[in-house]
Amino acid sequence: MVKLTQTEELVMTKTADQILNNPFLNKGTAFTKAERQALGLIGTLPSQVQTIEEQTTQAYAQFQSKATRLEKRIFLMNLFNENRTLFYHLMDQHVVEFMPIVYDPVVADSIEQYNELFLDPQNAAFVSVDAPEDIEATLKNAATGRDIRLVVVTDAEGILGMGDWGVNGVDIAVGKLMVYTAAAGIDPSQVLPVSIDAGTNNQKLLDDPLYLGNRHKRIYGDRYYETIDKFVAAEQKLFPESLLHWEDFGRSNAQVILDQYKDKIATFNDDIQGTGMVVLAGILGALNISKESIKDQKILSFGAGTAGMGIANQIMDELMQAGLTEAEAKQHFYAVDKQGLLFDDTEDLTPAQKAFTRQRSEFSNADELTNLEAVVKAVHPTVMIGTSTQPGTFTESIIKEMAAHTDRPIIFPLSNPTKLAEAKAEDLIKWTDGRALVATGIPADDVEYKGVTYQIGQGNNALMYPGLGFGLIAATAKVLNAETLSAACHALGGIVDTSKPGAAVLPPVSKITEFSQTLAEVVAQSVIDQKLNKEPITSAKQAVADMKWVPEYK
Ligand SMILES: NC(=O)c1ccc[n+]([C@@H]2O[C@H](COP(=O)([O-])OP(=O)(O)OC[C@H]3O[C@@H](n4cnc5c(N)ncnc54)[C@H](O)[C@@H]3O)[C@@H](O)[C@H]2O)c1
Ligand SMILES: O=C(O)C[C@H](O)C(=O)O
Ligand SMILES: [Mn+2]
Repeated sequence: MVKLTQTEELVMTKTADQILNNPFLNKGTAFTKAERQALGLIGTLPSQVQTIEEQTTQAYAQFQSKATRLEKRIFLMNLFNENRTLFYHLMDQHVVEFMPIVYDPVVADSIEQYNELFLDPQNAAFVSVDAPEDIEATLKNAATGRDIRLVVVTDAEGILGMGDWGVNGVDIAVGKLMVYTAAAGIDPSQVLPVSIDAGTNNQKLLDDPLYLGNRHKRIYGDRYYETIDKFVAAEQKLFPESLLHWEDFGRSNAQVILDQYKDKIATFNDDIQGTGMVVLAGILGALNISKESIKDQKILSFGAGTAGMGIANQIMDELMQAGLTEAEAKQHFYAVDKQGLLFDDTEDLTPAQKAFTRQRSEFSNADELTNLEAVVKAVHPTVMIGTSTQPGTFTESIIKEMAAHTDRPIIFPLSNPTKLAEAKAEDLIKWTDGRALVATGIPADDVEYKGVTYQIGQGNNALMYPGLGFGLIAATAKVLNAETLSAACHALGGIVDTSKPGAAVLPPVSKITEFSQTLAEVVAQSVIDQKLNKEPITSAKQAVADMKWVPEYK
């Protein structure tokens, strides 16, 4: 007798509706006659058998017929809910066009309208701070027996730069996972998006009769951390082979949670570490163009929160690897937040900010350094990174002042979504007469200026986390450490042809599947070199190739 695989056995025991309504199993009109016979699907579908290519062409035509980006997204999410293989087959062919729809920036609109648009929980797990006793059952039920290798969890206190969105934020976990599969090839049946519903301080949601989450203020402190701890314990117990990715937690919790678990399990925080990686990779790309050294840069972080301090720490590591002492490296940073330039005596510093403060005695006008313009005048930064959530704050006069003191200013306005960006790429190129080396958080069109086409890199952690995560999972990593992060930051070097005028500082999203694979291999190799793999692995390249899922019907 032929031995059936676990999936085949699972499928054989299901009824027609259980197969057709299961996005991991459904092939729709592509079920062959033989499959229809074997699975009890005879007569449940129109008689024509379609190929996946025919289905893809038809689905793309429907996608194109939608008038707005939000309608396009709703169509794609319905397809995703019905047939995941077909969805990813289609996305594979249109990754540049689909990324902004399924991910940032249109994911932001879907989060804001989650309650009005709700149709399907999209196989997410909804953990509630009010029912800690249900956490294990919640994860188990949502996983439906699948072999989960990757969990993206959010409590949605800091969704992009839009603040607190309660249970609505689950869409960012779903969106991040869509990018993982499209970019790196994680099997979509092996992932689990998780919402930790700790309440919300968004009064608009609390007052909305349609709001679907816990209708109370956000819980902080012991009760919150107990929920997180129970969640991590259940997650590790049920999915011991999994990687745990944290997304869009609030400033007061993100680093605390990361520090609690980073040396114990395979985990990372995307806003801290993923963003740190993409910014360092972008700076290295920019320095490749300007032929300058990182040791000669003065780095100004505008918005010294979760992402801003994650970035500073990643660059700090790089400077120390380049031979600087910690004290010397620290001299390269200027952290600016609501209070202005952060000094060691500034009130309300976060623990992460304390490592990057300056002394008032360094400046003759320290008391005046309470806004970005004054700080730029006093410091003359060569690199300026925006993670402030404050739109339009990189003004023409600030940028011109910066550009007056450096040949190739490196300027990355990274706040998302579109409406929160500190500046537009086009303006930065014009204000600096084409000298700025720019990356933006959301996709930006090429800029034509004085006969040169400037390509704008997308300084979004989506360029990094799929390859990073996939490499860690493929290598069965026990933990993620600084050495692996650093190796990953350098992995993108050489992919962009920096000799071309107007070259981007980061590789284009059109190449995301290629460079995610490179990244995954570099990450897996680093894990193996440090003997941080749980299972024996001989070849990093092979381990990555073996894990890769392709969107074809099995
Ligand atoms: N492009 C990317 O890959 C990427 C990654 C992570 C975060 N981000 C973006 O960065 C922004 C911040 O995200 P976060 O997770 O760090 O949030 P956060 O809340 O932890 O940090 C935001 C910081 O900005 C500060 N801020 C607010 N108003 C300010 C002002 N007027 N002047 C100076 N600073 C001010 C806040 O005090 C806070 O410290 C968001 O818009 C987010 O979308 C982008
Ligand atoms: O989600 C994004 O687009 C990037 C980043 O994680 C963010 O929070 O803005
Ligand atoms: Mn984020």
